Amino acid sequence: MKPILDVKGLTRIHGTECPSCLDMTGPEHNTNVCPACGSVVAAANVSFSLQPGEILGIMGESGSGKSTVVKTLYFDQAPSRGSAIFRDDDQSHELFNLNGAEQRWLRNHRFGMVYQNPNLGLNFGISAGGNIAERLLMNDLNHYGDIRRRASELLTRTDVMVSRMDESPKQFSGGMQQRVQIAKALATRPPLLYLDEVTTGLDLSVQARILDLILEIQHELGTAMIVVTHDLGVIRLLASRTLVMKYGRVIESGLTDQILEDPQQAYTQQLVASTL
Ligand SMILES: Nc1ncnc2c1ncn2[C@@H]1O[C@H](COP(=O)(O)OP(=O)(O)OP(=O)(O)O)[C@@H](O)[C@H]1O
Repeated sequence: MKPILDVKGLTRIHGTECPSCLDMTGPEHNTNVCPACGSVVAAANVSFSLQPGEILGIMGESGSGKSTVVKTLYFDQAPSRGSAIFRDDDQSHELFNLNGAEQRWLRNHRFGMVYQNPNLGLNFGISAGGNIAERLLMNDLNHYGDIRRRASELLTRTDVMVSRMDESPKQFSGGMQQRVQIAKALATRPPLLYLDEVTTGLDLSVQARILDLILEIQHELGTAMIVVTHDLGVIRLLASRTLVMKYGRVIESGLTDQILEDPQQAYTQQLVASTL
């Protein structure tokens, strides 16, 4: 089976960029800030592939570049360079060569994103059902009754009480807001979902329910996912393969079980040891 996503050499540098940026940053220099020009190397030469239906984890401490990877793939940020091929049915899209309209189409129809901060993924000015309806309307579902039925189905699927669908998600708990974000992201049945620290800051029991929901969705819908987290427990539960990032670089990658049982890099060994 061909990967649904092939990322090669993804690099994102904030600042003017100079010839030293890549040589003088990274784990061996203990910084992602270029000492010559002050640019921030958020991600450098990140490469990986993702199979249809697979969950790939991206792990690393704060500032290591995890979010940068998914933000560029979801078109929240432009990369400085690199390529990303998204295979959808029989079509291949080179994500970083698309024009704005093509990017918006993929974002609205074929990708889903769940952010750590529900403010970024939800419109608090409208109801929970309205948030889902927005996405359904983009997918040419425009009959009021059909939209309401589908929104109810999605909220039921994600364990949000349908009786609250006309309330603003602002009034919901953090866990409920995340579940509405997931319902919204799933509205278009996207083959690829990005999850950026979706359980960070939630109570452990709430986290566990959301992680279970994510696994159920993967099993039922066969959705491929990239899960960004600093939490090894999340990686252990969800991801079959994992990338470990530090100072914008991928320092270790492979099967999650192998990485957790026999980490090769000192940094990963420390991360694993700290959670034992
Ligand atoms: N707009 C920006 N301008 C300058 N630097 C930025 C900008 N956005 C991100 N960065 C820097 O890029 C680096 C990578 O950020 P990124 O958000 O990808 O890290 P992360 O691993 O996801 O961390 P966190 O979990 O804290 O979000 C960080 O050093 C961050 O400060």
